[in-house]
Amino acid sequence: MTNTIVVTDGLTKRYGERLAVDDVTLTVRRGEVYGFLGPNGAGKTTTLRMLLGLIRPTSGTASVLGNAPGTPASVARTGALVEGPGFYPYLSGRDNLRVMARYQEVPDHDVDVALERVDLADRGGDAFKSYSLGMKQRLGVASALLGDPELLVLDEPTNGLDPAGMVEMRRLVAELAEHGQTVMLSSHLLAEVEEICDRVGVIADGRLVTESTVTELRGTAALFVRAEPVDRALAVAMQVAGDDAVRLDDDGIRLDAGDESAPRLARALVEAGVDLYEIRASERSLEDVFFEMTSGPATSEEGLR
Ligand SMILES: Nc1ncnc2c1ncn2[C@@H]1O[C@H](COP(=O)(O)OP(=O)(O)OP(=O)(O)O)[C@@H](O)[C@H]1O
Repeated sequence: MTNTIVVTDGLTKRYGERLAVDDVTLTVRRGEVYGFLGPNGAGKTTTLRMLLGLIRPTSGTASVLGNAPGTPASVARTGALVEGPGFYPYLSGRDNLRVMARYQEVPDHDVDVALERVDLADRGGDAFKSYSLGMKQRLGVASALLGDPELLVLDEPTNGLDPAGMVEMRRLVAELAEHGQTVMLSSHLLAEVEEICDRVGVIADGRLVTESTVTELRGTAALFVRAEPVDRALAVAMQVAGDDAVRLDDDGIRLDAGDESAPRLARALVEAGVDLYEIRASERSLEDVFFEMTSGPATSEEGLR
């Protein structure tokens, strides 16, 4: 059994002049929750649609569960929530799923299992139009679960949800992974990806900027210094760590340097007549990392734009 569920090689999609996806090579491994992270318009949905066989790449290749996207062998083992499935508003959640189950030649029993898994068993008899956005989104995941696929592809599953709906969806994704399903989800929310994903592919302007674990993404440790006068402290820090490794933050100075540099830096600051109030190891925030990588503003609350 292969451990690689999705592999792309130089996947590219061009719409006229616009390169929506540019030479993306990524790997999703069995059993992981893979976060496909990037600002709006970065090319996430286009990539996912190519993986599902909904659109053809301009060039490059993709393999999903060992098969070409869109072939019966890959479609039957993949569940997807991309651009919200069309549900009938006056049918119940359960009946909507039954319609889909028949179309997919999946037994009705799977409908109840899927409703149970997304915690909608109690409300399965209610009309779809009476559902909250969170419930609608969970029904979408239930529809993706029909046939118990090995891979779930979820495009921005928490988009538009209120905080409680987001929490439920994140919990659901974690449960899917515990159940053994591989999940590939897209998101523009740093905090979300950090919380639920094992590995992350970061995409900006159609290009995969990096692919790694969240921990690796954070990269090397940093030092935080609070000292006065700050301009003299900054100059000393640059002498110790190099100009490019030092940044002035709102509340102090940040250096890309491990804590082994702390004693040397402290000595240099004191010898330069600087008053040192604080020196400590500080993790680089994901926001910093993404800012550097995508050169766009990012916050964990509002996500990348
Ligand atoms: N059918 C299309 N025709 C022309 N351009 C398109 C088409 N689909 C997407 N694009 C363009 O390709 C780029 C990538 O879009 P895509 O939807 O993949 O981004 P995304 O990362 O999913 O962003 P969002 O979260 O906003 O959907 C955008 O510039 C978009 O305008």
